[in-house]
Amino acid sequence: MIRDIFANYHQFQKARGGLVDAEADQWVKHRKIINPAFHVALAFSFRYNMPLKRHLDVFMLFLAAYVDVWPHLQTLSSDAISRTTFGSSFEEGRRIFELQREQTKLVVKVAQSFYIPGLRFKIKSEVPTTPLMELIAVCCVLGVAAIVVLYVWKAFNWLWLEPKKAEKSLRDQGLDGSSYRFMFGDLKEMVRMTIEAKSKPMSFLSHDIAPRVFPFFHKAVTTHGKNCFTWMGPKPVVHISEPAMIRDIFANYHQFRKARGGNPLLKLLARGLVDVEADQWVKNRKIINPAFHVEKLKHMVPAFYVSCSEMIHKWEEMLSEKSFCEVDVWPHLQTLSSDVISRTAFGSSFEEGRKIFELQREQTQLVMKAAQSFYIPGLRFLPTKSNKRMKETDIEVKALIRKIIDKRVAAMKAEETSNDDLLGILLDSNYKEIKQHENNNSGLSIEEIIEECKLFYFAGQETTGNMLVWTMILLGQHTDWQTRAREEVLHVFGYKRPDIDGLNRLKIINMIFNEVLRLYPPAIALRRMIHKDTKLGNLRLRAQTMIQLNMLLLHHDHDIWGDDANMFNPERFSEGVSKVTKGQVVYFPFGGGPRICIGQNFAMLEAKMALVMILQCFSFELSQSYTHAPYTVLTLQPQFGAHLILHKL
Ligand code: HEM
Repeated sequence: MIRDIFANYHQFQKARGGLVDAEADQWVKHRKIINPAFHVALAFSFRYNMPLKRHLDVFMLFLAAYVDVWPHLQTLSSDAISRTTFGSSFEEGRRIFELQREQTKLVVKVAQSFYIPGLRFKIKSEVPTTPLMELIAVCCVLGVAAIVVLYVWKAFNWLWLEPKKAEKSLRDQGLDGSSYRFMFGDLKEMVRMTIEAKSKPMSFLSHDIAPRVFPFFHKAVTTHGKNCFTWMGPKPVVHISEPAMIRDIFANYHQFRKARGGNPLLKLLARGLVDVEADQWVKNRKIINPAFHVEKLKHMVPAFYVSCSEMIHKWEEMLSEKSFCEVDVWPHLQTLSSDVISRTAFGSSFEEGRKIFELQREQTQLVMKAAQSFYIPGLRFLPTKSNKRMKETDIEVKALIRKIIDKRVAAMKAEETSNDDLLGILLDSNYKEIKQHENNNSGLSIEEIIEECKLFYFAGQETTGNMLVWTMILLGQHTDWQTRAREEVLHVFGYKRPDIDGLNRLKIINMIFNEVLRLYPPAIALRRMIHKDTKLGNLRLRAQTMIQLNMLLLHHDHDIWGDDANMFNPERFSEGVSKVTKGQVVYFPFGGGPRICIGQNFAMLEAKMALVMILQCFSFELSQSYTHAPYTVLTLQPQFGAHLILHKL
């Protein structure tokens, strides 16, 4: 057997970890090349006789003196190898073998201790030799192992134990919901259902849009009840539809804070007031409030008018030779709302403002594209083309806003400007706040003002554009309401330029907007997060629970709105919102409580001005090419645009 083992060296390979390492063909090659060096005939030509003789002499001497011959025999053999391997370079060879001997000692010492993979990368030419250093090394290894175990435990706790505890607690309190699935919760199902719903338009123009726009949550609420829970990764999301609870959530904004998380890239779009909490929010809101005061909005009406006139003029040009034409009004309405913000935010610096908002629009597209793909932490720091562009755009936008602010501050100091635009009012209010407290920290910094300006665009542009586009789509479908609206407009203004008093008197138009915001609210859900265990109604909620208020589902709920909940019927608002909702918090397109939308009056005034001017000049109906496909990209939008047939009146 031993013979066989030696003979079949291909099968019985050297156990790894040994000194001689090559195997199979590699071994055949090495052996063939090295063999001649060890040929018997050659051995005689080597000059090993000389060192051997010298060493034998010394050896005899030692023997005579009974000395320890072991080191001398070691030197003898390495000396012999040195001379026979390197010949005339024998001295350098000797140095190499000295180093090799030291290396052998070090390696053998390390190899004798317990083998821990990876530890060898720590080996330096001086390996710790004192017991203290060895103890430290062992402690380090144990420390690292303990940290790894701790993190594994924490991850297990976060991804499994905590969610399971939360699930049990919610079920014990009578709530039904989806069973927690490791790490992803309901995310995969949510993404799958959203992609599937988005892949086909609605078969006919129904306003029962929740199954398409909000498929996962619509199904969850239908299956588990209106108050139920789902999972956003390992976090429980409790869906609340009880009006009393919703009121509490809005009122206690210190406890029920805005839900952070998601893709941090979104912060490139909106920070400022929507993003801050607690005392910081109180301070910001106090300073920004005057910019949206009804009295101040009066001065913005002319800017609304100019922006609307430009859009109307474009449509008139399209119609110049024809009695009607098809227009996708969606991009026009988006331009209108961003133009309005440019003018009202930056007044005389409107052209620079326009440039900023063009950049912001590009930024929104880039961010939304990135945010729609699966979020991998840290990916945003990679120097990809789009990451670089987002960073450049952010820097460029901030620099442009800063320039406008600097110019404005200088003009304000020289008393050369009136402060009727959002920026002017904001700077003025900030200045008063600082002066009142005689403390710079009581006001907003320039960076904070820059963020607020960016927010005006982000919060005000898309939302108002959405409200207008759904209004035109619905009035294009329900032309009877369009006729009623036009009658009111002509009754109040004739064909004259609309003014603020007239706009405030419009009743039918108000009812129409309320109904549009009920069926197609730009923000379809609001989220909150609790940071410590909290009581809500009869529920005890654990810290880190998310709360979701499904505005879209509540706005379409048959129990609240009756059998015609999915019908367009502005008449239901004829006696005001509180009459139809019986004073309950079930209708909240602008949010509620102290954190209600600061731009609500601004948006309504702008939308009224636009609709009045459109109705004065055109009639319109839905085109055959319109495809009904509401979907959300942050806000609720028409996926394939809004194709209408416009007729000049
Ligand atoms: C139809 C148009 C609009 C709709 C439907 C709308 C909707 C909303 C909603 C639902 C919230 C509350 C979010 C939450 O509680 O989580 C909100 C907050 C806010 N909106 Fe609007 N918005 C509109 C127009 C505007 C405009 C024109 C501006 C400014 C120019 C604006 C600025 C803000 C700001 C700054 C907040 C944060 C308020 C705070 O946290 O104190 N919005 N909006």
